[in-house]
Amino acid sequence: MSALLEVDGISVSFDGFKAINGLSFSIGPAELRAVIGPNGAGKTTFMDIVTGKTRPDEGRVLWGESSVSLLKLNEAQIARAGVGRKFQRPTVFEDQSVADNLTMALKANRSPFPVLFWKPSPQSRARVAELAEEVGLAGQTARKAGELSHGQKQWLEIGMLLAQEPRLLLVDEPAAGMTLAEREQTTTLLKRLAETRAVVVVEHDMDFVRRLDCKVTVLHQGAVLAEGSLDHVTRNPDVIEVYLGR
Ligand SMILES: Nc1ncnc2c1ncn2[C@@H]1O[C@H](COP(=O)(O)OP(=O)(O)OP(=O)(O)O)[C@@H](O)[C@H]1O
Repeated sequence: MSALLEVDGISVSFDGFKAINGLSFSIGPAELRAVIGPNGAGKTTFMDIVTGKTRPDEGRVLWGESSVSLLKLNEAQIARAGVGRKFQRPTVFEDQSVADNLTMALKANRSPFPVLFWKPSPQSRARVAELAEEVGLAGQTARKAGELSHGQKQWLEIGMLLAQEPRLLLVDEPAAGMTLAEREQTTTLLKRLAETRAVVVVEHDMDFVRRLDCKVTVLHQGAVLAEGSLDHVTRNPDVIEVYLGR
């Protein structure tokens, strides 16, 4: 299986400090991956590099079947190429309904010119219903987003990202602030999404990572320290040292 995203030997320094140090990482087109690591390990900077927010000083970031260099694209082009990013705090439009939020996300998927003349069509309404169903909000479409629980807002935002039909979804700490039931539903959702696309989840919560039941990449000091199942990496003496050794 060839990789969808291949990060090869990237490094980036901030004021002489190497936040990412020769990092290599790859993910397949339909794969769920958890990225863990202590504070300052470089997890956010890694996502910033993949999405074009931060440029590495060296290394390559290759995308898709024809290995396009993402380093040649700007943030908007990378998003259009199929990379979606879910930040930790949901940024939905609180005064708009769930359906309107999803409709706006569908609209944003179009080029600027048609958007001027865009009216919700039966097809787009059907797609909105489909997206709401996909993220477990089928019964909530008429509610204002501001009335949703924290977990539901996170799912709505995932639905809005899905409107862009990403091939890779980067998800930052989805479990934070969720109830146990919401976490369980989020695990199910992320696993299902990863059946047809790549999903990278950055997460501190080990119980949540265990439930994801996927390959784990441990970052430390801007590089990969260990990779494999959660049981495999948590038995690794270097990982134990990093998490517990100080
Ligand atoms: N723009 C910046 N300028 C200076 N230093 C930065 C910048 N961005 C990140 N860093 C530093 O780079 C290192 C890696 O940070 P990063 O936020 O990627 O880590 P992280 O693994 O996401 O941490 P956390 O789990 O706390 O979110 C940290 O030491 C951080 O202080």
